[in-house]
Amino acid sequence: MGDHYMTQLGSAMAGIMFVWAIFRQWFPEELGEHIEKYFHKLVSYIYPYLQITFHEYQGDGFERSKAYVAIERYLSTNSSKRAKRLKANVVKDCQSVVLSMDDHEEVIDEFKGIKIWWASSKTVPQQRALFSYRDDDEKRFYKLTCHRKDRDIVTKVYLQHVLDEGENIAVKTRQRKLYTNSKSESEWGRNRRMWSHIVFEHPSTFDTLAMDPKKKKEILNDLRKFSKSKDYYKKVGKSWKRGYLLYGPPGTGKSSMIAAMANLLEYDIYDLELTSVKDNTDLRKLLIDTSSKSIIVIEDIDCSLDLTGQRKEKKGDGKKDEKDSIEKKAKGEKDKENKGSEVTLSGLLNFIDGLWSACGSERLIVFTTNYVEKLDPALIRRGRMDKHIELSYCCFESFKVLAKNYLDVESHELFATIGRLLEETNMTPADVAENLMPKSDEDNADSCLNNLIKSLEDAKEEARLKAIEDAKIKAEEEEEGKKSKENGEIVQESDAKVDDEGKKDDI
Ligand SMILES: Nc1ncnc2c1ncn2[C@@H]1O[C@H](COP(=O)(O)OP(=O)(O)OP(=O)(O)O)[C@@H](O)[C@H]1O
Ligand SMILES: [Mg+2]
Repeated sequence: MGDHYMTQLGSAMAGIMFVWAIFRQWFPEELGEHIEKYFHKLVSYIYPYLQITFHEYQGDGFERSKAYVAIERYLSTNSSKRAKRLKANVVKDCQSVVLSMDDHEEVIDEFKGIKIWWASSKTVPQQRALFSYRDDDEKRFYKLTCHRKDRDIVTKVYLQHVLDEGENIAVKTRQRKLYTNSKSESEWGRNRRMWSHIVFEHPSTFDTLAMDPKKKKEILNDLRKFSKSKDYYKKVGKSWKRGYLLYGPPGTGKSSMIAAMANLLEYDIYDLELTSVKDNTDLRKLLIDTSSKSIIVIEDIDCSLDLTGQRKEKKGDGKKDEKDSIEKKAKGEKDKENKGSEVTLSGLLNFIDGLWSACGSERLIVFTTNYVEKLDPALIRRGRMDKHIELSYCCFESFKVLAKNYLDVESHELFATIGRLLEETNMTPADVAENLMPKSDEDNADSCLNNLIKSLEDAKEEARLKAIEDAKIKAEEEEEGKKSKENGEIVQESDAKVDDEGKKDDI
């Protein structure tokens, strides 16, 4: 049976039903029922199809039906190539165009050898409602038609497949967001949200990230494995999250790497500013308010809070703490707010892997720091920060990535010199990148590479001078140290003498 015939037959049947509905009133009740019964039998004999409709708005809902939206997405990616007439919707906050089937357009989908017809259509109400919530009162719907014999597979498998696919497409095309918790005073209203956000558009990717290719590969594999390991985490009884600690000197690409991670996995980013979190309770609220498929970032964790200091104090003497807390209470509420954050180390540890951290799933927690040795070991033990990644000064391999990205050169006679200089000097990828960037229209690869060589030589000279200076200072300090030590010994000796004398006196 041709597809065309199928639809025509369908509308012919609908026509007959319509005529029947008008004439029915003139038949005696019983006869009417009889005729209807046989008519339905006849219909199912010559029209062996099943139809399912999906309306855009269900009942009184003001929200578009989820199924309708999913079907729309599914059909627009799977059928927009086949449909002849398309409708373009500009999605408001997305600034992108979504193509979908135009009204009364039909497409055929195939699933496991089964043919499924989809039609988009609308009903226009006879009378326009006086007060309409939507500007147009047309009711749109999708109609699915399939063969009766495929009923089970269509209703049980195919529809689920369509909904899942629609969901997947939504995840892929959604706009990712960058959230932050720092806010101005005026926003402390009643309905304030814990996080405010902007659209996340950072161009950094793992391709543009300059680092040792082996290390990069390892991190990429780690991330990909994580994003696919839902069942594994469930099996081993861990909540589905992973901690990364990125450390290294400023300008080595820690922030860039976080952006690259978000771009790779298509996650949202929550940039947590610890200093504007009031206390541990607020920290927990923030955590609960995050969605899955996200990266929670705490940058420069060593600077955010004096975490190590607080802990030592607690271990120290209890009396002092008690006194402190009484003083705090006396100062009153207002002062507390001005004082900034009262988040403690244990609050933060709980944030990372306490019971509450299990809400939501598929999350990365990333800390960055310039001084890894300053952090409390409890904070960065495996299980909390599962993977420690050191980003360090630019090596030759990193340089090659930068040269390719910034200048489009993959090899050059100056590369050898640069490689040697990079081994002798420490220069961050940020500085190398800056030197490689053309500063005027006349700049080309040669001049940029020469610029870099010059900077590297300068840096080397500077480092040499600094080393000499440092050595000098150290020598002086040692000298002084020796002197004071000698003095100390003398003092001690004289003390001893006094002591002896004292004893003599006693005797
Ligand atoms: N490894 C890298 N690959 C590519 N570009 C880099 C790399 N490291 C630094 N850059 C460049 O330098 C700039 C600064 O890097 P980034 O902000 O990632 O450094 P950071 O390690 O986060 O520094 P900080 O510790 O000060 O926060 C970036 O905009 C990027 O262009
Ligand atoms: Mg940074």
